[in-house]
Amino acid sequence: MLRNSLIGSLRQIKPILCSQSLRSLSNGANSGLTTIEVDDKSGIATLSMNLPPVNTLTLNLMHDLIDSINQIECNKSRGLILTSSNDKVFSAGLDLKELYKPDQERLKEFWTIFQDLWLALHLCGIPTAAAINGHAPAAGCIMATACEYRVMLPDFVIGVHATRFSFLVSKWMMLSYQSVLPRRIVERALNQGKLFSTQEALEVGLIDEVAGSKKEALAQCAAFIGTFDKANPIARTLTKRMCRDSDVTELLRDRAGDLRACVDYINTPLFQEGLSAHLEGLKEKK
Ligand SMILES: CCCCCCC/C=C/C(=O)SCCNC(=O)CCNC(=O)[C@H](O)C(C)(C)COP(=O)(O)OP(=O)(O)OC[C@H]1O[C@@H](n2cnc3c(N)ncnc32)[C@H](O)[C@@H]1OP(=O)(O)O
Repeated sequence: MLRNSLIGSLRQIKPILCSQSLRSLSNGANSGLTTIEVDDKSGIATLSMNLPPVNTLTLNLMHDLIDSINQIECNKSRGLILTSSNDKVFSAGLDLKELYKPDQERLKEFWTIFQDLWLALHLCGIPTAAAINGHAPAAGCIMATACEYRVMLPDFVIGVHATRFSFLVSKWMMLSYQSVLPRRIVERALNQGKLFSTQEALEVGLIDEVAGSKKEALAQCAAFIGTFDKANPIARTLTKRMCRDSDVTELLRDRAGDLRACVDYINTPLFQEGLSAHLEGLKEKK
């Protein structure tokens, strides 16, 4: 029963790509904002975000990420490592320009694809790890927490600072944070809008390891993926999805409601004013 419902849920978000032969993983259908490299020896795929300057999650980047995750999964790679081609920023989170004075139809599309991306990462059947080689604020952090393991380079920040610009997070996003950190830490950090330094993130358990370089981070992620070698892949996938079922169900049971609530909130003067000040702050820091 539970297994059927998990598989059913997955079908809703994975309608594509699995019929293709994909050992050489080209990004033909997408905008080329991601690259996939598969290590021939280990069979592990490294998925890099490549949208200068700071990998903001635009519609196109989110589309490409979902497409790439599907390709990697369908190609039966042994694992997926999410990282960035930028050596200072993993991802700056959602594209704030899409949220400021938005076109309503485009905003709906934007929020829906953000939900899709979270589901694709959260339900990815193969082992996933994030090599966080730069800053990872807000949705950058949420992508990392949707992975099963996180290795981060020193002197960067990670966290959800949404309250600083009046963002009210949905429950499914909070659950994502809470699947990695204790509830009391999540509550405090979310309310403070806290961005953790690499060292603080390690101390609270938001990340699993620190690495000295991107190369080391990728190797540490690969070593983590290797720890599943003795597990039967199908049993592992179903077990992972069972563990994540309640978080995912929170979103799947009322995606349309979440969309409505977020769109309504984004349109409020409270949010628009907070965002305007935040965007000004980004400009002024130059
Ligand atoms: C459990 C709850 C989960 C809640 C999730 C909530 C839903 C998610 C919401 C979001 O993700 S909203 C996005 C929030 N992100 C930010 O506020 C990050 C803002 N950016 C920065 O702090 C910095 O850019 C950086 C990431 C630390 C990098 O700093 P750096 O000095 O390297 O670059 P900058 O000069 O600041 O930026 C370059 C360029 O890019 C523009 N930009 C940066 N971030 C964004 C963004 N998120 N959206 C749109 N544009 C962004 C920045 O303004 C610069 O533009 P120009 O001035 O060069 O035109």
